[in-house]
Amino acid sequence: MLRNKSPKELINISRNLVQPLLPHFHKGQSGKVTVIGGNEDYTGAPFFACHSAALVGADLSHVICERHAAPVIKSYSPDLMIHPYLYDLDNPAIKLAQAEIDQLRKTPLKDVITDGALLNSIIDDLVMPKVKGLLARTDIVVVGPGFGRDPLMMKSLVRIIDEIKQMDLPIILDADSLFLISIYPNIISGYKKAIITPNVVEFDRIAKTLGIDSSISEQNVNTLIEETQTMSKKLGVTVIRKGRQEVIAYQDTYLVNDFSGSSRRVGGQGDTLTGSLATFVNWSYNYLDKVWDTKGDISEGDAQVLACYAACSLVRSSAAKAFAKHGRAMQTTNVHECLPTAFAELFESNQKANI
Ligand SMILES: NC(=O)C1=CN([C@@H]2O[C@H](COP(=O)(O)OP(=O)(O)OC[C@H]3O[C@@H](n4cnc5c(N)ncnc54)[C@H](OP(=O)(O)O)[C@@H]3O)[C@@H](O)[C@H]2O)[C@@H](O)CC1
Ligand SMILES: Nc1ncnc2c1ncn2[C@@H]1O[C@H](COP(=O)(O)OP(=O)(O)OP(=O)(O)O)[C@@H](O)[C@H]1O
Repeated sequence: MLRNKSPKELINISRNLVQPLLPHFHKGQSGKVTVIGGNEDYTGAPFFACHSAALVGADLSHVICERHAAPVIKSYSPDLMIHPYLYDLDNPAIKLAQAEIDQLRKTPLKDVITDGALLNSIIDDLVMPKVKGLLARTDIVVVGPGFGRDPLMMKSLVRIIDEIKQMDLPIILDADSLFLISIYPNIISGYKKAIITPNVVEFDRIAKTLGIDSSISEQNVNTLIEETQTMSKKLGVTVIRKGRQEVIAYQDTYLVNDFSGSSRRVGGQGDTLTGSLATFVNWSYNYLDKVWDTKGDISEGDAQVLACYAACSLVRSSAAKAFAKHGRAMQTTNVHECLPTAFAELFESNQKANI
């Protein structure tokens, strides 16, 4: 159904996925999103992901982060709910001897995450009870923005992703969780409700692990599509390959997004994308569940890819607007300022999208 459609037609079809604001809906029905990420070094990334999910339309937006990052992220906005449930190896509460910590830091990360019996007991005691409680009240999860690579954090991430799969929740993986996939692809392989959003470097890293021929240099679009489809088939997940031309693929279904976007490559725009995706993809599940009087006949196979296309278009449109206004000074916060206007133009104006 999606093949050979113009960008304008795709946006017009994707309008059917936008959950309407109906008087009988209660708080939470438009989306409960949880972003898992944020450490001492990176607090902006989880904020951008969580904030964009809220700006696009999620009712409740949470972040689960490492304990030191929480007060910082909380200080950015009172609209978001920030939970300091994660621990890194520097945290005194974990009560490991210095020699054990030193040994863990020297051990290859792959061994830590596939064995890590010592860390499992810490994670069972301190991390999982609280994380499970929040996941039970969540529709969709984003993992990875600003997560870092600390061994205890990474082992916690593996346990959390396993839990998300057991709960059958949709999951979007970005940034450090893509590094995890590059060393341990089994963590996600075959999970249909997963979407990965690699940038050029992250794609190349995962491709190497999976034995896919790829290059980070500029390529023609057919090669980009072919490689992205191969990755989707090998992992059994949806792949959004970011870059000048964004390729979205699930098995044989694919779309290419070449909305112009911004000429500024400022950090954080990928985080904005993951949050926007969370809200749109959750709405696509609600569409299939007929949570409202839905229009159109978007199939299960097409809904997720179309939701991804809608979110990618929205972020690029917002970036274009922010760049037009701020030029070289453009920051990711400016992209967020433009999300509401871009959303209204693409998905809500009475005129059909003018692209
Ligand atoms: N405000 C915050 O808190 C933010 C925090 N963030 C968080 O930071 C953490 C680490 O993320 P990251 O961005 O440093 O890692 P990654 O994307 O692998 O880049 C590393 C290097 O790869 C290269 N490179 C990248 N893209 C390329 C391309 N298209 N084409 C070619 N090369 C490319 C480039 O290397 P260079 O070419 O400069 O040597 C780049 O410097 C992670 O947790 C993330 O969530 C971010 O979300 C930003 C906002
Ligand atoms: N050359 C380009 N032209 C237009 N848009 C681009 C280009 N490269 C990336 N983008 C867009 O910028 C956004 C972020 O992509 P990017 O490759 O910077 O991700 P990232 O490195 O994961 O971001 P982050 O800094 O959040 O970690 C996406 O919407 C992507 O489509």
